[in-house]
Amino acid sequence: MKTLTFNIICSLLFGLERGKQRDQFLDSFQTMIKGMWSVPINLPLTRYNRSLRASAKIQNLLKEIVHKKKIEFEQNGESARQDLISCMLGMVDEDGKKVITDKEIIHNVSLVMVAGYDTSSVLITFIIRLLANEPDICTAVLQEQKEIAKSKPSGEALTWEDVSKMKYTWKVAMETLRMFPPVFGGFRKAATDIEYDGYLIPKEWQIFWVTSMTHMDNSIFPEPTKFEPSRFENQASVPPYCFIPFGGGTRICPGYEFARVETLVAIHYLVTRFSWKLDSDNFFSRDPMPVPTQGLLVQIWPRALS
Ligand code: HEM
Repeated sequence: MKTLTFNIICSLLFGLERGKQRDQFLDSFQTMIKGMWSVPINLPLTRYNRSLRASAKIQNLLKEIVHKKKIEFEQNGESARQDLISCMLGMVDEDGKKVITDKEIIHNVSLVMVAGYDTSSVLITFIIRLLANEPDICTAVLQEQKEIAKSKPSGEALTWEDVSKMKYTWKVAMETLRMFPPVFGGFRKAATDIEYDGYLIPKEWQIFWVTSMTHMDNSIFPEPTKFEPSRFENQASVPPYCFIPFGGGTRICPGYEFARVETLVAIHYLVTRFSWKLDSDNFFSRDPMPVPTQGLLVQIWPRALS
C-alpha cells in the first residue's frame, strides 16, 4: 500500500513516471522515513545517519527533477503546468517575478511526499483488513462499487462523478479513520489564556491535541469500539472539531480531497476485481502510524463481476 500511494503521488503530483529514477527515489525515501522517528544522534551506521544521507540523496534527485521541469516549462509555457512542481515553477507576482525559490519547491515537494505517503497507505490497509473481517460491510461496499462499474463501458476510467457516488464506501473509510486515525495528534499553541475543565492553559503554551480523545468518546460516538459506518449518515450530529482525522482549522490537511479520491479509487478496483481473506491477526501497533503487527497477509483471488 505504501508503494501504491508513493507511486500515485509521484505520477500525479510530480509527473515522475515508472522507471529507474522513481525506483531510486522510493529506496531513499523509505530509508529517510525510517530515520524520521529515531533518536537524533548522528553516528555512522545508525538509522538517523542513514536517514540524513538518504535525505541528501532525495534533495539531489529533486533538484534534477525541478531542473528538468524548468526547461520543459520554459519551452512549453502554460501547457507544461500539469503537476505540482510545474505549478509552483509558474507562480509569479504582479511584476512577473517568481515567488517560490527552487529550494522552497524542493522542501514543499518533500513535505507533501512525507505527509501523503504514510497516511493514505494506512487508511487503505485498514479498510482492506476490515472488509475481510466484516462480510456484511464488504457486501454493501461491493454492491455500491459494482453499480458504478456496471454503469460504465468496460475499461473506461472512473470520473469525478463516479467518485462522488461512492457515499457508503466513504462512510466506511470515515469510520476506519475514526477508529484507526493514521495521525494520532498534533501541536497547537494557545493564542490566549484558556480555561478548560477547571485548569488554566496559559497563553503561548504548546498543546498536543489527540485524535482519539473525541473519536473514542461515547458521548460523541456511542459504542465507540463498534465499527459502525452508518453513524456518519447524519454528519450534522457530530459536533465541530470532534471528527478530526485530518486535523482542523486553518492548518487542516490540504491533502484531504486527494486522499479521498485515491482511497475510493483503490477500493473500487480492489473490491470489483478481487476477493481476499486475512492470513494475519487483528492486532496493530503504532510506529507512530498504526501498523498491523503481522503485516497485511492475505490470500487473494480474482473476482468475476456478475
Ligand atoms: C488518509 C490520509 C491523510 C490523513 C489522515 C492526513 C492527516 C493530516 C493531519 C492530521 C494533518 C495535520 C492537520 C492539522 O494540524 O490540523 C495533516 C497535514 C498535512 N497533510 Fe495530510 N493527511 C492525509 C493525506 C494527505 C495527502 C494525500 C497529502 C498530500 C498529497 C497530505 C498533505 C498534508 C500536508 C502538506 C500537511 C501540512 C499542512 C500544514 O501544516 O499546513 N495529507 N494531514
